[in-house]
Amino acid sequence: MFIQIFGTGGTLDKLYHDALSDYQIGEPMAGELLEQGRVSIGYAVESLIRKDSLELDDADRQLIHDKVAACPYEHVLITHGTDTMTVTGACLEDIQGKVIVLTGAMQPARFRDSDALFNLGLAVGALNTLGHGVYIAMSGRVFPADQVKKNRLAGRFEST
Ligand SMILES: NC(=O)C[C@H](N)C(=O)O
Repeated sequence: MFIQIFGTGGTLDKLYHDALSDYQIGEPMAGELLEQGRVSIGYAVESLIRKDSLELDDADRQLIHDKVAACPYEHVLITHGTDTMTVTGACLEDIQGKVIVLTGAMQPARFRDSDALFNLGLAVGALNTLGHGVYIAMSGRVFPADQVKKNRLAGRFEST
């Protein structure tokens, strides 16, 4: 098994600058997290976009779609902002023959109490076990991408 990871930004990759609580989206953290998790799976990380997912537009989603569709690997992990993860998931539903898992984090991976490492582990577990399709791995659960919504108030993902 080999996992192609595409970084698209979101809070998982955010870097905060103290004084103004201003942020930038840094390089994808996924590789560092997988090293921390001591995985024995081969993987490659490619940064496609570095945006908060609220700022992703149709062209960004087309790029994500085309990169996933053209990827030679069966297993694809997308790190993505949580606010519009389901919108991007819906754009990928037509891609056949792949296990595609999207995950992200409510807190930046660079924060000590971040959920990023846990969520990434969940996503890798999902990639190991699921059949072809598009999934969202968040809140300790793996959802078909078209059967989940973010509950912003509660800060978690729930079945629709
Ligand atoms: N936790 C997050 O990732 C929220 C962020 N606004 C995003 O969707 O990119």
